[in-house]
Amino acid sequence: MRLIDQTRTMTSGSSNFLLVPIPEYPVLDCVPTKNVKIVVLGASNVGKTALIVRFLTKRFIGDYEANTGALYSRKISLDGEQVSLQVQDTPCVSLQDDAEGLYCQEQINRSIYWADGYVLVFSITDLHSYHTIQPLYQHVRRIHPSGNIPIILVGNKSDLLRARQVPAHEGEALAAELGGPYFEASARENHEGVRAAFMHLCQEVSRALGGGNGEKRKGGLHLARPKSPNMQELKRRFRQVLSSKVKSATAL
Ligand SMILES: Nc1nc2c(ncn2[C@@H]2O[C@H](COP(=O)(O)OP(=O)(O)OP(=O)(O)O)[C@@H](O)[C@H]2O)c(=O)[nH]1
Repeated sequence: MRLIDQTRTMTSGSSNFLLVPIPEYPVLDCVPTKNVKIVVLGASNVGKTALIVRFLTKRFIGDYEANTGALYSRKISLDGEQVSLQVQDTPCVSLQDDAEGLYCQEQINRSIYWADGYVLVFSITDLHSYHTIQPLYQHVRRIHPSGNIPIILVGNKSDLLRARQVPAHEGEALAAELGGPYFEASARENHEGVRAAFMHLCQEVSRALGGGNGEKRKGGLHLARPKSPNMQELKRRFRQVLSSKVKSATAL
């Protein structure tokens, strides 16, 4: 779902699903050279938006509009390095009638291609959402047939223990099969758990990118941020020059 108040997001609605991130840091500040791009995928109503919002704002809002896909952008620190993080929310995926294939909108495919890391989400209260994870992972694999795919599996809504339909050990077993860690989380009740899950993936992606940038790896679009003059510095220097001129004029 899409967050209603999106002062810091960009939405699609057009073919430009993936857009340039809104800078959340002063342009004059040091500009990170590494882009960590992650996409959050899963069935309907599992809490994809809630998890992203919880991670980025520490808040649980609870009411969201139907998701059309929003791109969130932040600067974060990883291993002491400033990194540009982009998180793509997505509309839900669903299983086809034969329960093997997946209904997946084209914009989701583009997000999967674009991303370097994957948050696969199901709800522990919804067995059906758990069953979409394996085909979803296969789908990601088809788009990225070679190499290591950094993923995490998140069983959300862990606060609803009485409504649990997926035992924790099944989440763990599935995650082990997919080659990533399993996190049980509650976007509603626990920021720390959500943060730990996302940060783990960010670290993985950052390490996989090494010193380079994911855009280069896939030969994609990389838009360099225009260099702006540092106005404070220019003003300081101007004042310096001015005062030295005044001094030399009074000395004459
Ligand atoms: N109890 C509980 N409710 C949650 C949690 N996370 C999300 N919800 C609720 O679940 C509903 C769906 O959350 P969303 O974040 O919109 O889910 P989504 O996966 O983005 O939904 P789609 O846009 O349909 O794909 C909302 O009513 C949320 O308030 C959670 O951890 N615990």
